[in-house]
Amino acid sequence: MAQSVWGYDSDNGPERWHENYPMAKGDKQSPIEINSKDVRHDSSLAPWHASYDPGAAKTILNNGRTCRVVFDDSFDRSVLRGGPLTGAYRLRQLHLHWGSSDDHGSEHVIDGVKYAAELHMVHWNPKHGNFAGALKQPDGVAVVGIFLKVGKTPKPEMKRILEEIDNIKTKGKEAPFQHFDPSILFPKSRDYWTYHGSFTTPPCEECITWILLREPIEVSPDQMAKLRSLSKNGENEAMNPLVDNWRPPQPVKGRVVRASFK
Ligand SMILES: NS(=O)(=O)c1ccc(NCc2ccco2)cc1
Ligand SMILES: [Zn+2]
Repeated sequence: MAQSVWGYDSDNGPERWHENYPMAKGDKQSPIEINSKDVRHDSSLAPWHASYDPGAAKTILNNGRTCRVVFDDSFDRSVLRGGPLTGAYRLRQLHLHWGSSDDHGSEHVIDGVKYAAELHMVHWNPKHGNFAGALKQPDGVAVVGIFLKVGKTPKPEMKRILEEIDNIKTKGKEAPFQHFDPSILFPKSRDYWTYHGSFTTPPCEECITWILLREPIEVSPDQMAKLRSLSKNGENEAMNPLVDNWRPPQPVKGRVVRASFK
């Protein structure tokens, strides 16, 4: 059975997404490589603020491409404000991208550095009615990206997500995931880069204001191993490890990346 759906394998990976998702060849695609020499410090950039309700967390699932935590976004319950944004954006889900070893896995690359993983917190602008409407708008979606690096002082809060992994090992598995405030994952520094881009997966719509945090958070080697123990396959299918679910950097095409810091 030919794999009609997109993925990260040689026959359905990033180089072929454009066949079914033409936006993948757009000129505002994500991720990108950020080179500090090309970044513009913008002193007018405001600080960003997240006010999340831990009660909004609902479930955690393995969709065969990532591990995703889903939140109640039926009203302004968990919102992101400030930074480059106008108005409050509702938190809808968070997920991760990671590598098959610690030396790669992030989607954005900073001055040539690839991190072991990258966590995305996806928010949408309720002025566009719903998520489907928001992804058709240039100011529709805001994603906070947090880099994960392997170190000796892992963030205890990552534990919560990784403890659930055993319950969602295979594609399609979902488990309750409640009373979770994702802001505990934020690093100390609020410094960020921001630029306009796209979903890093199909449909690759160019609707995202990216807010990438400069300071990575630390995870332990066995926390990374835990993430890599997820499977792309369903319960009774041949084992196919869920690793390297990252898109390589795309052409910047003249876009300017701004920094909130000097
Ligand atoms: N990696 S990411 O943060 O750019 C990202 C975030 C959200 C989606 N959602 C996928 C989607 C779009 C329309 C329906 O479902 C895809 C990718
Ligand atoms: Zn993502």
